[in-house]
Amino acid sequence: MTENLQIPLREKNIVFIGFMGVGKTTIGQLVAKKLYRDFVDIDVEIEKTYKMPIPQIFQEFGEPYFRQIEKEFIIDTCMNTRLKIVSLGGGAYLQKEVREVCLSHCIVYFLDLSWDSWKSRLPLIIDSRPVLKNKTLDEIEELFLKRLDAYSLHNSKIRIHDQDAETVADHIAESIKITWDIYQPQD
Ligand SMILES: Nc1ncnc2c1ncn2[C@@H]1O[C@H](COP(=O)(O)OP(=O)(O)O)[C@@H](O)[C@H]1O
Ligand SMILES: O=C(O)C1=C[C@@H](OP(=O)(O)O)[C@@H](O)[C@H](O)C1
Ligand SMILES: [Mg+2]
Repeated sequence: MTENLQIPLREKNIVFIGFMGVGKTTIGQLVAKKLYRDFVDIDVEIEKTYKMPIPQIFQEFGEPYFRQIEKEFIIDTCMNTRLKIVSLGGGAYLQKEVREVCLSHCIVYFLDLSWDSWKSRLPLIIDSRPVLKNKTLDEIEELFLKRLDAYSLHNSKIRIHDQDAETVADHIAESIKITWDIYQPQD
């Protein structure tokens, strides 16, 4: 899918990608507020449509089904909406069509957290991420490293050290505003 040059930069959705637990949902919400934009969390949209939490969707329909609906929701959002801040689920970007539609229609921000820092997030998410179920720490690290190839296809990367979510969101909002001013100055 080629770059969609018809969408003015300032109107492009901004999409957050990165491993589960890095803060896409939390930081996406904060950035949306700072930029006066609507926030869309793909997982939340799916849960609203299916009236059940993601782990239950995995349980009842299986992961392949979840991946298919996740892809459909993302393609629809990227193709048919503008001006939004969008947080994907951590596995969505592994699908080629998801990468293509995000890179051709949106600005893709990769939230990059080191494995060592990420381990402190594990207790916070272990009960709500079915992909982590029954995996050893080594297996999770393997998944973490394996997904970096897909995440490397982005427009911008934010390396998160140990800053709180608000600080990271401030940094991202400022960098987006600078990008807009450079590439599409307001008259
Ligand atoms: N910068 C941060 N510092 C510390 N905890 C964070 C930070 N960002 C998010 N969290 C916490 O990590 C957990 C996962 O955050 P979430 O936004 O759901 O990540 P994702 O959407 O990438 O899976 C939540 O408990 C959240 O409060
Ligand atoms: O990494 C993954 O495969 C997943 C990440 C989750 O979203 P978050 O990245 O917001 O936790 C959610 O989509 C589902 O549990 C699958
Ligand atoms: Mg999330």
